[in-house]
Amino acid sequence: IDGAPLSTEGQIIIEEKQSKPNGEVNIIQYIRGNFLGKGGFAKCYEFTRVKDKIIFAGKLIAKSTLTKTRARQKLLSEIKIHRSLVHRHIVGFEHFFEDCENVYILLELCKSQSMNELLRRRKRLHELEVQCYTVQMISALKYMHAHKVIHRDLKLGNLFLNDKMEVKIGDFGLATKLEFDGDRKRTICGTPNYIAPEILEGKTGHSYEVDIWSLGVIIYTLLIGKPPFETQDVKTTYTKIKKNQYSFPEQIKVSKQSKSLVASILQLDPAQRPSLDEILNHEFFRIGQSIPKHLPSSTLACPPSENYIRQF
Ligand SMILES: CC[C@@H]1C(=O)N(C)c2cnc(-c3ccc[nH]3)nc2N1C1CCCC1
Repeated sequence: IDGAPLSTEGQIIIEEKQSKPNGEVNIIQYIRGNFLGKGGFAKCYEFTRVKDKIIFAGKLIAKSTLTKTRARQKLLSEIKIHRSLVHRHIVGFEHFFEDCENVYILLELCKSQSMNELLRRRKRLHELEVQCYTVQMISALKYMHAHKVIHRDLKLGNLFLNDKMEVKIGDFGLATKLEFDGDRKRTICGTPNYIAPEILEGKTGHSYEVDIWSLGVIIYTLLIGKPPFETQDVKTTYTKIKKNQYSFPEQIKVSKQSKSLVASILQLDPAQRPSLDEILNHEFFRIGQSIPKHLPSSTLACPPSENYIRQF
């Protein structure tokens, strides 16, 4: 029966029907594999393209959830923005298509999942690892901002890691593209984590600086193990953000360079925050950069801290 999921040996086959200009129909088959989890409105699975066995991370969004125009516009905006970005530290956007029931988005598979899972396992990361991941994130943010795109929802769960432990920024569901230089956005939907104070104030609009703020929150979270303004309820968290109330716990040893970097970024006034280039020039990125006697020949982009000789 047309439209019913095909299955051979119990595998679910998803078919994409591409109609070509000459009227022919091109059929591309995918095998729907392991369930990866839920992401917003999407159910996520491994998708293996039958013809070349390449495996993607697929988001499957039921069209029935897209009746409200807002959800529809959000999805179209996510696709339009994400597919326009190609960068080593941005999740690869492979393809999207639809059938009678669903919309499918095929993305780069990131086998080591996200920074959420990494931090859950490791509790907190060593400064040298945070240095390494931050340089990768800044490289992606410079590219995004140069293309007038603001992500607006940078959080650990949107920082994916491939098998070489390279960071890939994903989930452009709350991203926006500025129309012209100086353009400012006023509305934001959804409940983005690590939200910048100017978005909460909602007075003067917001721009690229909201991503810089989120980067500061991410750096603090990776070093300490939990976000700086986290409380048990959202309203208290928002109050702490607006009052810039955060501190470094005594029991966790963090260098003065780390504290100074976070403090320079987490400024209430967006104009006071450093640019991405100014962040890269901070002394934090010079810790432990003396040439070690030897480093393991691991293929990881950011080798775990125990691989480094203690830099005393
Ligand atoms: C497809 C949605 C989202 C995502 O955007 N990417 C890029 C991704 C890549 N690999 C993975 C992945 C590979 C192996 C496990 N997860 N997961 C991704 N996710 C997860 C799926 C469930 C919640 C967010």
